[in-house]
Amino acid sequence: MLLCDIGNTSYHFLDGSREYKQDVKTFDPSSIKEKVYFICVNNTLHVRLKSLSNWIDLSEYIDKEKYYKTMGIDRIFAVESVSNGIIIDAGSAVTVDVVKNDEFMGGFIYPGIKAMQKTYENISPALAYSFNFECDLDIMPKNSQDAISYGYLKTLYCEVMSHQLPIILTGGNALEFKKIFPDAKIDTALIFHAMKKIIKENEDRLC
Ligand SMILES: Nc1ncnc2c1ncn2[C@@H]1O[C@H](COP(=O)(O)OP(=O)(O)O)[C@@H](O)[C@H]1O
Ligand SMILES: CC(C)(COP(=O)(O)O)[C@@H](O)C(=O)NCCC(=O)O
Ligand SMILES: [K+]
Repeated sequence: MLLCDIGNTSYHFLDGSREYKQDVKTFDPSSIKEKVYFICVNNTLHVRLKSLSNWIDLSEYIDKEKYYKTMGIDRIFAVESVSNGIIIDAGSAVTVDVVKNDEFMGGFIYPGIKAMQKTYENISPALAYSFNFECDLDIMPKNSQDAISYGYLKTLYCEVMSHQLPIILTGGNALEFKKIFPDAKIDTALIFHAMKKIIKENEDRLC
């Protein structure tokens, strides 16, 4: 079975147990001939996929009553995959969602690594650094790279830790964030758990 989670950077495929990614800018979805179950946050792509009959949109099968109208479908499926914890999906944006005893408590959206590094660089070339994920967030920075790294990471770190919940990390930048959340569990296939659940619950209508 072929599943796909389409974000603003990647087509994230799960083919059986094999995970792989394609760039949204270059990949041609019509090159896939087999049935593929997907969710998509990218509206332009979403319109295009409607014309491909083998691309089946799972967002139509989720009970959206528990979520707000404009909530990203990737966040909804991540929340549906977790009973208790705080989910950090580190992709084009970093989304953070809190689930307690199967109830969605709310969440927030933070700039992704690439977007935020570009923001600093656009302010001044003096801020053109990649973030240092090894920087000690308990010490006030005394160099430019750590000054922007701390500026970006400390707020997110404090907010996430304040919930005192198990941390589940997913998304293309999960490994970087694992450095500041060492106790977090990484599950790059998190969203696919809910996709499989939805397919099973609707197999009479889907297969
Ligand atoms: N194979 C990969 N393809 C694309 N981005 C990757 C890959 N591996 C890691 N990354 C990092 O992950 C980020 C994209 O995360 P991802 O979760 O794929 O994005 P989204 O869900 O927003 O489409 C990129 O900005 C890049 O830094
Ligand atoms: C915040 C997102 C862009 C994250 O998507 P991604 O990083 O996977 O590209 C996506 O969840 C989205 O389009 N959300 C809509 C706004 C909201 O969730 O409130
Ligand atoms: K994502």
